[in-house]
Amino acid sequence: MELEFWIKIGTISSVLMGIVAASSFWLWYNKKETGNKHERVPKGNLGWPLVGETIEFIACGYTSQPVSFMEKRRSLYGKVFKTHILGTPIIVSTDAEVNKMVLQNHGNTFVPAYPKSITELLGQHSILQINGSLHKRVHALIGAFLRTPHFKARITTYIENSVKLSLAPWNNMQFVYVQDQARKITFEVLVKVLVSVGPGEDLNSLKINFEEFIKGLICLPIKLPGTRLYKSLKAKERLLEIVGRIVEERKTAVGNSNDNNAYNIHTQEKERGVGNDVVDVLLQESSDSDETRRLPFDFITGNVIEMMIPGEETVPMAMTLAVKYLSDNPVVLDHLREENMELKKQKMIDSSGNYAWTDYMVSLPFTQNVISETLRMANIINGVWRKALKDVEIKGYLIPKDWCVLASFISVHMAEENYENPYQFDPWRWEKTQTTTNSNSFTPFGGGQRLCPGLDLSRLELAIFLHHLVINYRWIAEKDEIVHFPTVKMKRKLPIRVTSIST
Ligand code: HEM
Repeated sequence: MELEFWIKIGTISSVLMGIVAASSFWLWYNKKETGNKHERVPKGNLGWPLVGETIEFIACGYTSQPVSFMEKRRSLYGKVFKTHILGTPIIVSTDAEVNKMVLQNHGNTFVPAYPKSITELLGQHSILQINGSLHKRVHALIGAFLRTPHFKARITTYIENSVKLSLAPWNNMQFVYVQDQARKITFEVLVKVLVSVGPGEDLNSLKINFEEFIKGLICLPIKLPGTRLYKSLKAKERLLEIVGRIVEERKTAVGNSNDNNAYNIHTQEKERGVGNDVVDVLLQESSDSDETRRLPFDFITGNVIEMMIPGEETVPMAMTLAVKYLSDNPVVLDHLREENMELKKQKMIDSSGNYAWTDYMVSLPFTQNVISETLRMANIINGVWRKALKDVEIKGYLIPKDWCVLASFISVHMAEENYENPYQFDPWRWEKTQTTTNSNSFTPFGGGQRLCPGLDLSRLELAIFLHHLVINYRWIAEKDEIVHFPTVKMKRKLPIRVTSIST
C-alpha cells in the first residue's frame, strides 16, 4: 500500500516536472521570438505548450462565425499576428495585400505547407506539393487545357446532361439532400475532365476508393495497420491501380492507331493543351523529344488522383451553399429565376436551342454575381498555408525562415472594410464598380502561381446547376446549419422539398 502511494506520488511529480519544463521552454520560446531580431515578428500569443491556441481555433470553427478567432486577435495585435494552431507556430495574415504577396511568391520564398497526414497521402510529385519550374510547367499545361474552346464546348454539354439526368427524379423524392446530389454530379464531371471515365464500374470504384482516401487527409499521422492513415493509403493504392490501367490502355490504343505515337505532337499544339482530358495532356508530355522533360508514368497517375482533391469537395459545397443562401433570400432567388427564365425563352426561340459556354458564363450576369457572392461568404477554402524558405519582410512584418504563414481568405472576405454588411448575402454588391472579382479582396480560388486552374470550370458547373434548378423547380429548405470545421459542410446535408414548375 505504502509502495503504491510513493509510486503514485513519483508519477505525479514527474508529470508536474514535465509540465513545468515544457512551460519554461514555451515561455523562453515566446520571449525569444518577440525579442531582438524578432521584434518585427508580428505580435501575438503562442498559447499553451504543445496545444497552443488550437482549442479556441477549433471551437470557433464549430460556431456560425469561424472568423471570430481571427477577429479577436486582429483587434488585439493588428492585421497580421502570430499564434500556434494545429501543432505549429504560425503567422496569420488577415491583410489582403500581405496575402497577395504571399500568394505571388516572388523569388519562390514560400512553399505549400500541409499537415503531416496530407503530405503522406499526396505523394512527393503532386501538383499540390511540387515547386519551381516543374510546378509552373504542369500548372500551365492544365490551365491551358481547361481554357481550350474544344474543352469548353465538350464539357458544357457533358455537365448539362449530367445535371439534367440528376435533377429529373427530384420531383418524385420526398426530400432531396442537396449536398449528396451535388457531390454525385460534380464527381462525375471531375472524373470526366481528368480521365474521361463515364458512369459504370470504374466510376463507382473510383468514387468508393476516393471517399476512403480523403477521409485520411486530416487525421493522426500514424501509418500502422488499422489506423485511418493506413486505410487511406491502401485506398490510394487501389486508385492508382484503376487509373494506372486506364492510362496504360490509353497509351496502347494510341500506339496501335499511330506508329509515330499520336502523343508526340507539335510543341505549339501542346501549349494549346490539345487533348480530351488531363491524362491526354500529361501523356503528351511523357513523349517529349527531350528526355529530361518527360513526365514519368507514376507522375501522371498520381497527379490525376491528387487533382481530384481540390475539386471534389469544393464545387458540390459551393452548389449546396448557393441553394442554402437562395432559400434564405427569396428576393435574390426571384431575380435569379427571372434572368434564367429569360435565357430559356431566348433559347426556345433560337432554332438550335443548344446552350454554349458563353450562355452560362457571359449571358447570365446576375447568376455569376450570385456565384461570386456564394464563394465570398462560403469560404470553402478558408485560406492557404505556406512555409517561408527564408526570412521575408512584407509591409513591415517579418516572417522568419521556416515559419508557417496562413493567408486567411475568410478574414478578408468577411471584413467590413472590404465588404459593406459582410454577413448579408447581397449579389448586387458585385454590380458596384469598386467591387470586382479581380481584386485582392476576393480570393476564393487563391492567386498567384497556384491560382486554381479549375476556376472557370467551377463557375460553369455552378451556373449550369443553378440554371436548370431554378427553371425547373421551386423548393422549401428544411432547417439546417453550416459547419465550418474541419471542412465546410451542412449538418443535415441540406434537405429540401421540391415542386416542379410547369411551363
Ligand atoms: C468552388 C470550387 C473551387 C475552389 C473554391 C477552389 C479553390 C482553390 C484554391 C484556393 C486553390 C489554391 C491552393 C493553394 O494556393 O495552395 C486551388 C488550387 C487548385 N485547384 Fe481549385 N478550387 C475549386 C475547384 C477546383 C476544380 C473543379 C478543380 C479541378 C479541375 C480544381 C483544381 C485545382 C488544382 C489542380 C489546384 C492546384 C494548383 C497548383 O497548386 O498549381 N479546383 N483551388
